Amino acid sequence: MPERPHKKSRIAMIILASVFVATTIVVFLICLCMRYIRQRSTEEGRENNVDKDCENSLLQVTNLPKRFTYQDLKAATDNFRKKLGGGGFGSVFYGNLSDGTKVAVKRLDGFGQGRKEFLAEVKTIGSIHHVNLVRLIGFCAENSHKLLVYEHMSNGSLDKWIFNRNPEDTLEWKIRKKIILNIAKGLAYLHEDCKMRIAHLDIKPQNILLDDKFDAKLSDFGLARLIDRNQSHVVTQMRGTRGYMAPEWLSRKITEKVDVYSFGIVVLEIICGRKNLDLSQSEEDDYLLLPIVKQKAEENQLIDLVDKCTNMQHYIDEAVEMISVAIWCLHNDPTKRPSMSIIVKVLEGVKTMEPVFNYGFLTSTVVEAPIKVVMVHSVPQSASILSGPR
Ligand SMILES: Nc1ncnc2c1ncn2[C@@H]1O[C@H](COP(=O)(O)OP(=O)(O)OP(=O)(O)O)[C@@H](O)[C@H]1O
Repeated sequence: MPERPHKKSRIAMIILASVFVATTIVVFLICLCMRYIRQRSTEEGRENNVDKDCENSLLQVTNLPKRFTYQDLKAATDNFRKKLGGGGFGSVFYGNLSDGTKVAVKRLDGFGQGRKEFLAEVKTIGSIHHVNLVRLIGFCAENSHKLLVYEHMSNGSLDKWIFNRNPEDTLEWKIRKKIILNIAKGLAYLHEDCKMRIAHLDIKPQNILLDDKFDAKLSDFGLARLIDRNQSHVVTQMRGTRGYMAPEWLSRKITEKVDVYSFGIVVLEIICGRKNLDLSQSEEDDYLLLPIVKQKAEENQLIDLVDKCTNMQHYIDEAVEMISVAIWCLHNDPTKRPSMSIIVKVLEGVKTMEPVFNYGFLTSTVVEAPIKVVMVHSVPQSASILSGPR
């Protein structure tokens, strides 16, 4: 009998302890929820600020391309049904505008970082036009939705035609020559015919698009940088793609001549039918094209580099001459590289090439691209970039 009160107090103790534990758990869960909600609202606030900055920035630009609503582009792409490809900042979808124009719609997936590229793209190619630059038809900037609308290029990007191709898809010599001339003309326009010099900074086969007639146009201006005509160079954070970057990127002091270097690499890749930096090969197994080019140039055997497919072997002399043009563009010293307008004249046969006898300048160093590309005030607020010839 005396055990009874003792038992009661034990039960009370257990109840008290359970209530205490349950309360602690509830308080802990409430704290977690509050922290999550606070974090979400800070992130949303930051996102909204970035969106507002983006909107303000766009308002200051005159000459903007057409502005679409998100609904317009959802309808044009049939709810983003047919994906054409994807890059570092988003996915690209096929679409049809209400007037029947075929378009490629790039939808940015990233936040913050991608918005800077979005702005750079709208401000750079939104206000300039050239047959060898992919046309930015319009854009959409609606809250967090950021989309770019380009003319559709039915033959996709050049890399698919020069690397990993089927034998029946090899490009014939005339087309390769035309593509090289188109790229040169697009770059000459950017560098020399706009009010400000525009350096693209990411020339590579993935950023060269081909239309139904295999005319080439430069695309992807998200990393482009404007350089004043009286500036000798600009100091900028490293950006670009491994295998295409000029050696002066190491000093961060660059000019539009970094595009001339990348152009030289692309020409070599088009003629040789392989990547400069081929990571599928082992280091001993010639994973870099440049040292082979240097060796063949010194042995006077550039002929060995030409793509072995039959249609190229019929035009071997012209192909070897084109390799020499590429080598000229790859000079370690940017001031010794030709301008793109000179290259255009050489390719059109209006001017002869300066002979290059000593190939010691050819470097085989691969400049490492940054893991995350950073943009620093690449495009001024006003649309001074302006269109049209000087
Ligand atoms: N205007 C277009 N017409 C047809 N296809 C396109 C067009 N723009 C892009 N594409 C396709 O979408 C792919 C991805 O393009 P995107 O510019 O997003 O990425 P990328 O250049 O390959 O990569 P990154 O932007 O990271 O350098 C291209 O390789 C191409 O196949």
